[in-house]
Amino acid sequence: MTVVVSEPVLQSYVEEQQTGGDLTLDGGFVVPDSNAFGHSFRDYEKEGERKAIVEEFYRINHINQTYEFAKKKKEEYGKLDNAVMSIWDCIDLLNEFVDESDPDLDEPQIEHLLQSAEAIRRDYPDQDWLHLTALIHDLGKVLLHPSFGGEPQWCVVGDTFPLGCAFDESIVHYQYFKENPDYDNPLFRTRLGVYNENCGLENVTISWGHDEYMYLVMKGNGATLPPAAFFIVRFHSFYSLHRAGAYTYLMNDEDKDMLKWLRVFNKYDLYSKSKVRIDVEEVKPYYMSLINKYFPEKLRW
Ligand SMILES: O[C@H]1[C@H](O)[C@@H](O)[C@H](O)[C@@H](O)[C@H]1O
Ligand SMILES: [Fe+2]
Ligand SMILES: [Fe+2]
Repeated sequence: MTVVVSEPVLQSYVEEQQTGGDLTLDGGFVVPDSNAFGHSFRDYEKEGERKAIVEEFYRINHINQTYEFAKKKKEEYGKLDNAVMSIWDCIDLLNEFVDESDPDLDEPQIEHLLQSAEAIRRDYPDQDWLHLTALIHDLGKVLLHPSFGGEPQWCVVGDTFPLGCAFDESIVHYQYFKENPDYDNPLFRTRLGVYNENCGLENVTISWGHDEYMYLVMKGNGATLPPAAFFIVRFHSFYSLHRAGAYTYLMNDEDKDMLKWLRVFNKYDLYSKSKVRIDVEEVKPYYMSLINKYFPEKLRW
């Protein structure tokens, strides 16, 4: 299937926002000081009700995510032969899941999708593709659902990282990689591992989870969103890159361009997490119009 890309959307926005050559990344959103539990966001060391759950999640995740495993899963799920359903059917399926890797949110996923989409919509009213990207960015978590074999949380959620090269110390709970079979593999334990300098993220095997899966769903079903939307969905959990600045030597020029959009998006993905409820029925017609614009009615999953 061909992916139709609408470059002009991105281009015109970039031009508008350019001030002296730099992208204005601040859409006006005020970043809150603390999360719903009164802690700083992404504080993995802070004692609290979520700490043990999250840490255990990353222990299992870091031990089991190997280069071979990620490649195998990508091939398996890339066939998109698990279900045929609409985007909204998938949103409904996510209603029952709470993400064990998340120190900032213990609400069902539908709340997070709507919160992030509504927050970005307020600040970027004319970029409808960004609103839709926020709404769908975590739909890959549907892998947790029994109709997809009920995959365990460790291979669906959490931050992602490259495999086939050395694990970077900026990755959350890095210490647990020591038990990963790839950790001591001489082929994988160097800075570049199996990759070449600036080979492009496209060519890097990232730990398997909801990002890569949803990217495959978008691509395989011919979503007409701009390239930045594909990049955001695919790498939004790659915090060691977009937050800590690690692994930049794997990026090519196109990746560097796209990273600006990922950073815009990340602010809304992370800091919109709260206990504020959005009225689904009120906003659904708007999001349905975007889904109809950029996706086929039924998708293969
Ligand atoms: O715990 C969260 C959650 O799983 C998100 O969906 C993912 O994108 C983040 O990277 C992760 O930190
Ligand atoms: Fe996510
Ligand atoms: Fe998210």
